[in-house]
Amino acid sequence: MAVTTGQLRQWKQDKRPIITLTAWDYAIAQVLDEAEVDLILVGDSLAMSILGHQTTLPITLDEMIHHASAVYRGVKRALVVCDLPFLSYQESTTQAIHSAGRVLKETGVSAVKLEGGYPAIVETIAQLTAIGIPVMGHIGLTPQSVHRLGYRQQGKTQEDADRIFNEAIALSQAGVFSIVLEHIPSDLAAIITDKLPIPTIGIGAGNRCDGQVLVTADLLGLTKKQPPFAKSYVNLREIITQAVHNYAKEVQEKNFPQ
Ligand SMILES: Nc1nc(=O)c2c([nH]1)NC[C@@H]1CN(c3ccc(C(=O)N[C@@H](CCC(=O)O)C(=O)O)cc3)CN21
Ligand SMILES: CC(C)C(=O)C(=O)O
Ligand SMILES: [Mg+2]
Repeated sequence: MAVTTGQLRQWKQDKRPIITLTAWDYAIAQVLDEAEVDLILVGDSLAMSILGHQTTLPITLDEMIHHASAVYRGVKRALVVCDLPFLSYQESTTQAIHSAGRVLKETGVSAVKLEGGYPAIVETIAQLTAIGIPVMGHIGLTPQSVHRLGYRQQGKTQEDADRIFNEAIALSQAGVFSIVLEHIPSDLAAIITDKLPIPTIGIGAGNRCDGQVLVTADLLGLTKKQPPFAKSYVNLREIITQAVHNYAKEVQEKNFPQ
């Protein structure tokens, strides 16, 4: 059965953790979906982990659409969400509707994620949800603001924590179906999670969120540099290197093909 936003909300009530991972192409998406990942995010972090950029800022809406289309073709069960990239939605509500509309029309995915909880973005998100586009929020560390925030943990001072809490409430009222909480103190994430009727998905936000998300390239050990909160469950760099060496050896020794 396909996962819906309503299902995610039910899982929050049932205290059944929501398993989320990122994906960037058909093959990875198919594997994750068959492993019963609930929510698959076409994250703009692919700009860094897959395309080799220094930040997430350079990736374009056309590139995100290209990746999201491939991911969608690999998925049968999971809910698929696509990040709107830097400057494809911040200019105006009209721009956001146009970009989100293109993602839904051209890829098949069912929802978009926008970074930020400041008043203008809350207004834009309210407009998107009003016209029937499911939106996921993303607050705390928002990597598209790297030049202002760096990659430091957010919400450390009481003032900052209060602001993030209020952003979470505002986004929920604007109709988001879920919110990513990135790199904030565990206690703050727990307070937000308890207050909101919608599920929180944490990354570097402690274990009291309604679900967790990890960049799949980090989980697989494909990235050379990882955030302090990421975890690798396998070292694919090592495994791939070994396989390539085995292949090279057999070719050199004329043992492949037989
Ligand atoms: N592979 C990958 N995994 C991610 O989780 C991820 C990306 N890429 N790209 C987009 C953002 C960037 N993220 C990051 C990257 C680095 C830190 C990090 O190193 N933080 C340190 C130092 C911060 C500093 O002072 O610059 C920390 O201690 O918080 C955190 C989050 C999370 N996201
Ligand atoms: C880490 C998740 C939340 C993300 O936004 C991304 O991968 O781009
Ligand atoms: Mg992102």
